[in-house]
Amino acid sequence: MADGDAGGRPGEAAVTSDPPVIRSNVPGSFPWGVMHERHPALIRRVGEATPYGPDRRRALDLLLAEITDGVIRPLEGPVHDRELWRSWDRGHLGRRWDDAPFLWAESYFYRKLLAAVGYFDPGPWRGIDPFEPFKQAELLGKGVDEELRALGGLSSMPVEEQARTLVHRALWGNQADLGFRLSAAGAQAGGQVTGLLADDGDLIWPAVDGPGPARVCLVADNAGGELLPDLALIDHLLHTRAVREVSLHVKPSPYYVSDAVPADVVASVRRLSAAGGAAGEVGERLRAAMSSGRLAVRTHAFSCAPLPYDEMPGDLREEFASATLTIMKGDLNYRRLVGDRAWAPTTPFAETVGYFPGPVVALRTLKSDVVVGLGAETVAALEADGRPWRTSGTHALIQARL
Ligand SMILES: O=P(O)(O)OC[C@@]1(O)O[C@H](CO)[C@@H](O)[C@@H]1O
Repeated sequence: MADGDAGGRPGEAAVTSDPPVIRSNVPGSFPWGVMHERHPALIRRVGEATPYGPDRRRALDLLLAEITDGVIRPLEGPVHDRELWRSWDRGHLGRRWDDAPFLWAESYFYRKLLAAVGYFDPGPWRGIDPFEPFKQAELLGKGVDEELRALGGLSSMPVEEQARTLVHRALWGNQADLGFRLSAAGAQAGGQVTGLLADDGDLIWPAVDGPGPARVCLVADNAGGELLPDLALIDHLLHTRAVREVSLHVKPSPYYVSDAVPADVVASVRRLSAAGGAAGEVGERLRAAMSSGRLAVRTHAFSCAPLPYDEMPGDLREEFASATLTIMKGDLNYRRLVGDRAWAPTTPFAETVGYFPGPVVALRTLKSDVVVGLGAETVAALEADGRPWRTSGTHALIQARL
């Protein structure tokens, strides 16, 4: 199957009734806007944020030209991940960007952006995160101060309320990733519609507190304002709950603008420790947990793959299969979890994640078209309202399959 258009999940019987994958070839659609507005704006911002020399600037210009009216070109030179990308290609190289699945094209765009800025090449720009200036500005910003201060209020709450608060902070931390803020709608976002569109939040704790020592995987999304509450939640799991071990999955290399990489975990733990007070205690406990191995940071190559999780490799499958619970953060992870398809929003969540090898919960604010697991009345009310509820980041959900 070229790109899973008609189902055909690896390792499973073909599901011919699956809806079509989302592409960016409809002018005016959300994915079209990402490819034609958000990505060119991002190339410009990256060029402004770091003093790259003429070679890198030329490479950025070429990438801009390629995504504007060219076809998808292979990576050039002796790159370390050529074979990986060959294995992830589904026949899209050489085709128009807009005709590839949105998920695939977006992911490959970020890989090509890293190529343009020389992120993997020998030389001065190797390992320089092109998004670091944006991430750092956020980590040092006022919003984060507030987030850290709020941790002080937790100790006076009953444990169940602490848990609920921490889950909600981690959930809403996903609201405004930095890529999302590159679009006009995203830049203005910030409102929250407090009632969740789906709320399986109460299912989380019985799953985690069950008999036997728990191991939780948290598949992180953005750095800064999202990773800090994620870390506070992890601290709660390790310190207040009887969770033996947490695996924190972050991206092996910069991705989707603000996605967390290991350096962002280190920066966030430092930020927590430096804040003093309750946040400082969280930071110190996390540092100790990292030293002892109770908190392990993982970077699997598949975390930057342009494919849904139903195509995950065996070692990652085993990692999730052996976890008591996997917490999937954010919009992109949601798209990859349920499949980036034009699902009817009332499709049961459990139906779309049947392949997932262990208990899983998604914490996600809605910033793309994909959504499943909603009640028919909820959908009718959202549609009647007329505002772009699927992509504005104002709505959120917690969905579990245990
Ligand atoms: O995964 P995240 O950070 O929650 O969201 C990533 C995101 O902004 O990127 C895509 C568009 O670029 C959208 O699917 C989604 O809104």
